[in-house]
Amino acid sequence: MYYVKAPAKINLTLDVLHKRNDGFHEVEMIMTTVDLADRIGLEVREDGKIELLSLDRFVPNDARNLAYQAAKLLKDTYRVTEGVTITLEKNIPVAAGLAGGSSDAAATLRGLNHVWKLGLSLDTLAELGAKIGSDVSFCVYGGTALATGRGEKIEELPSPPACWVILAKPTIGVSTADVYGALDIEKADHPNTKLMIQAIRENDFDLMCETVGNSLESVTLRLYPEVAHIKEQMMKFGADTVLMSGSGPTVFGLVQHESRVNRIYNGLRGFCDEVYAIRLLGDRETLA
Ligand SMILES: C[C@@](CO)(OP(=O)(O)O)[C@H](O)COP(=O)(O)OP(=O)(O)OC[C@H]1O[C@@H](n2ccc(N)nc2=O)[C@H](O)[C@@H]1O
Ligand SMILES: Nc1ncnc2c1ncn2[C@@H]1O[C@H](COP(=O)(O)OP(=O)(O)O)[C@@H](O)[C@H]1O
Repeated sequence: MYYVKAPAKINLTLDVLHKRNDGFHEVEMIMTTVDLADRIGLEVREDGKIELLSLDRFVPNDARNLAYQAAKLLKDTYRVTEGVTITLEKNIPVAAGLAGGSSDAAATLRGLNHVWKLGLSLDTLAELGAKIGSDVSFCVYGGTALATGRGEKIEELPSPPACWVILAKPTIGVSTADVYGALDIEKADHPNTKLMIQAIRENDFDLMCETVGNSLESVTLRLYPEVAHIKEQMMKFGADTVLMSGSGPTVFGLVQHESRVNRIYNGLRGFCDEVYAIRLLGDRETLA
């Protein structure tokens, strides 16, 4: 069995610029990977079939699974005769704004490129991944990046300042399409992407904290008041900054001092089942 790691992402900034004619939105996002990952096992099979095994009751274990779709796309595009059994060990919360499914698809592309000996570049895999979903290209590279277009155009950035990340996910799943659909771009918050890039390049933690922002946040907060409650509590317990990731509902807090991490974690655990205290991964190397 060959194992590949599929880490979650958070959006340090997410600016929605305008709605396009194809129904997608033009975005500018700064994304970075965090140390919470699914694990994908790949076993080559000679009968040419693709099979997906997952014990998680929240993810489909058939052709609707994004990891399955990645294998099928790669097999069809490059006329691969071998098949694969994909074992999915899910640790990233589902429909959470953490790109779990996209990261599974990306890791499957990277892993199959290796076990099927295709010799494709990451750029080629990222281009292919965009056909599965807007976040898949970023997940192929991992690390930290500016993502533009509908999210599939990737420019690598250095690692953000090192810190702890507290993730808290309320027990609701959010549909990305519904959140984009309910967005009023004029009224939304528009973070300063350039300033966030400066904060990252200058390794300025305080500036990073001041500059986080997400155009989709107000939509999800309006639809699900419990997300606002988690934000308030996380701030009260002492996080340096707090923001919703992607279309939500997961809220992340950035924390510089380790001494505060336990207090925030334990405080949130009092009323939220899914809380994680993890680190930013930051650079691409960690994905190898
Ligand atoms: C909001 C973000 C931020 O990273 O992530 P998540 O919250 O899903 O993790 C992404 O933009 C989500 O990317 P992803 O989840 O891959 O979306 P896709 O499958 O491509 O699209 C799902 C639906 O979201 C809407 N969509 C998505 C991306 C985009 N730039 N504009 C859109 O309007 C479309 O309605 C689309 O049909
Ligand atoms: N491997 C997978 N992991 C998680 N969800 C998946 C997967 N494959 C398909 N899905 C479907 O994709 C939807 C979005 O899942 P996910 O990627 O976790 O959310 P998000 O894009 O908000 O981070 C879910 O409703 C789920 O049914």
